[in-house]
Amino acid sequence: MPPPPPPPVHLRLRVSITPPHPLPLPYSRRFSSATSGLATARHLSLRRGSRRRAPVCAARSEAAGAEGFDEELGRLLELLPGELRQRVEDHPELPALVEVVMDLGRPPLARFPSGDFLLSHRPISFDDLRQATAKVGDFGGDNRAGISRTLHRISAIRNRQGDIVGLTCRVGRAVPGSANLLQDLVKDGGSLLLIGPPGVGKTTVIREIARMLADDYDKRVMIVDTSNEIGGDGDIPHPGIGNARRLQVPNQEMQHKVLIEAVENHMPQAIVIDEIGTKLEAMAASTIAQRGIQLVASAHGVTIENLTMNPSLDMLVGGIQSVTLGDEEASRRRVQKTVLERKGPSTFAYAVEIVSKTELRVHRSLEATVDALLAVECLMLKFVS
Ligand SMILES: Nc1ncnc2c1ncn2[C@@H]1O[C@H](COP(=O)(O)OP(=O)(O)OP(=O)(O)O)[C@@H](O)[C@H]1O
Repeated sequence: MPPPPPPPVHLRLRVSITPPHPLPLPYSRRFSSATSGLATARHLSLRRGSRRRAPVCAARSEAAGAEGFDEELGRLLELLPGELRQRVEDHPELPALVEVVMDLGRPPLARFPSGDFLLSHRPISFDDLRQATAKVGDFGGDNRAGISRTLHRISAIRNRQGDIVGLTCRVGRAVPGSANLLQDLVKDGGSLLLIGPPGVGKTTVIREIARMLADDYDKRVMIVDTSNEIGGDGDIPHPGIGNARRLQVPNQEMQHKVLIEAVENHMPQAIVIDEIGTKLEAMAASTIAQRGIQLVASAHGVTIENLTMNPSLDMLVGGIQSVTLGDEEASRRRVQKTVLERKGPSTFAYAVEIVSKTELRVHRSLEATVDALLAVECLMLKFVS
C-alpha cells in the first residue's frame, strides 16, 4: 500500500477580492477540520487581520491601478450600443462585472457575481454584433479575440456559414494578491498545477503567479500565452504580468512547439502556461519539468481525480497503468488481482484545486494524492465485486 498522502489543505479567503485592491497583510489563520474526498482536509481560513497602514507610494500605485482598470473596463463597454453601456455603467456591481453576453435575436445580459442582469428587452441585431466585432482584434482559430493592451476576452459563436451570431465579452483584470495564498509553493520552486472549472479564476491566479515569480523572486519567466489571455491582446504585454516575458502562440495546435521553443531559445527559469488540454501539450510540459524548469500551468477539471481519468492529461499526474498482481501480493494488499498504479513521476510537485475565487484546495504532494486516489479506487472495486 502506498503511504497515506498528506492531507490537502483548504485555503479560504473570507474577504472578497475585488480589483484593484490588493489583500492587506497580515491575516489571522483559523483551522477547523472537514472531510474532502479521501483524506481528512485541514481548512485553513484566512481572515482580514489588523489593518496595516499602507505606505503612501503603495496607496498611489493602488489608485493608479484603479484608474487603469476603469479605463480598461471602459474599452470593453465601448463594444456595446450606447443604451446598453449606460445600463451596465449604472449597475452597483460594475467593478465586479464578469461578462456581457450578446446573442443574435435575444436580449443582452450582463453577468455579475450575484447573477445575470437583463440589459434590455430589445433583441441583439446583426448590426450590434458587427459594430462590436469591428472594435476588437482578429478572431483566432479558437474563436477568441482581445482588445489591444487589455486583458479582456471576446469569444464568438458562429453559424454554419461562419458568420458571428453571438459574443461573450469577458472582463479580464489583474488582481494583485490573488496568488498570495500560494506564495510559499511559488517561492519553493517546485512545479505547480492549477485546476478548476471554467471561469473560476485560473488565468487570473496564473497571471499573478507569473508577475510574482518575475518581480518578487527575480526569476526569468516566459509565459506561453495561448490566446493572449495572460498577457493581454497586442504586442506589448499588459503591466499585470510585471517583468515576465511572453511568447504568443500563432494557433492552438502550435502550443506544444512554442512550449519547447520557450525552453530552447530563451533560457527561462520558470514557464507559465494556461490551459494544458492535449496529450502533446502534456508531453511538452513533462519534458520541461524534467529539465528542471519551474512549470506553472492550469488545466480544466474540478478535482485531481478528473485528471487521473482523462487519457490526454493523466500524464500530468504521472500516467495511470493497470498492473496484474500475483495471488500472494493481491491477498497481502487485500485488493483484486488487477490494480491501477501511477506509471512514473508526476510532472508537477504540487497541485491546487481552485474551488472558488476565495477557496483553494492545496495538494502538497501531487504524487501522494494520486497514489491514495488509486488505492481507494482499488479498494472500492474489491468491495463492489
Ligand atoms: N480574485 C478575483 N476577484 C475578482 N474577479 C476575479 C477574480 N479572479 C477572477 N476574476 C474574474 O472572473 C472572471 C473569470 O476569471 P478567469 O478568466 O481568470 O477564469 P478561468 O478559470 O481562467 O476561466 P476559463 O477557464 O474560462 O478560461 C474574469 O472576469 C476575472 O476578471
